[in-house]
Amino acid sequence: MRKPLIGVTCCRREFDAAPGHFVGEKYIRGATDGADALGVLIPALGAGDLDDLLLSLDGVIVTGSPSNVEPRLYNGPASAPGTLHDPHRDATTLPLIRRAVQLGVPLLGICRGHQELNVAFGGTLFQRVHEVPGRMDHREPSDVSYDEKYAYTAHTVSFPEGSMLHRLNGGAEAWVNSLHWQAVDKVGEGLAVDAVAPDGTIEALRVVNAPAFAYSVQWHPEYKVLENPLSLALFREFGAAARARQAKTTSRAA
Ligand SMILES: N[C@@H](CCC(=O)NCCCC(=O)O)C(=O)O
Repeated sequence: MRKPLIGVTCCRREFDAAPGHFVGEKYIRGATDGADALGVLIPALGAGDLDDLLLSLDGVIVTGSPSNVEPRLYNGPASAPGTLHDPHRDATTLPLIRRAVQLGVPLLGICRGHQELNVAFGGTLFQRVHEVPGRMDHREPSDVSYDEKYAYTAHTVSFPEGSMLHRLNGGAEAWVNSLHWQAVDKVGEGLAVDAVAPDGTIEALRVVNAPAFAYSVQWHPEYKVLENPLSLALFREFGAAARARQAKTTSRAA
């Protein structure tokens, strides 16, 4: 049997004034090394041919990105001037998430992808969680190297008893990195909270009645996925779901 095919969402950026589609290699490595699958890029071209795309895939990773989901998509107040948005990505990922879950294509959202899962299901976001009374600063440390930002374990997260993350972690608490300004505020319809930070920030979501794996995390398990046991266990579990999806669709086609 071939390896499962995992789509990895891209951001749209201008390269020399021409649009291009971009994703960090660590997310592709999450698919290849972490999930033991093949990784292919999903350009931010909008929702056209969504079903054809999803019928060709065995899993989807909705990646992190420095840009913010446009607040009009969750009836939030306008972003502060200078905030980076990516409307092409929003127009791609939000329908993609909803349809992937409906079709039972395994889905893993990471950082912006976690925030997008919440918005796709009608939830809202804090735009600057560090300015919300009682919340910690979840932004990355400044003036340090790229590796130091991602390797820095900023805070713990706790997992509910009986949850997948509790099982994969072998316990209720893990240390995670943290590189975000926004955070989940109101939880979307049909989503359950599967991890919280000590300040109550929602760090993992699950689609409750999803026919397949449908999770998101606010931290970055894709960073050096092979070196962190929980990150690897999460991607392995996602890969197993992608293999199960592939087996099901292959047997249906035969
Ligand atoms: N803009 C949002 C999302 C943060 C996020 O996804 N950061 C990832 C940055 C680049 C990467 O590692 O892919 C926020 O700040 O909350």
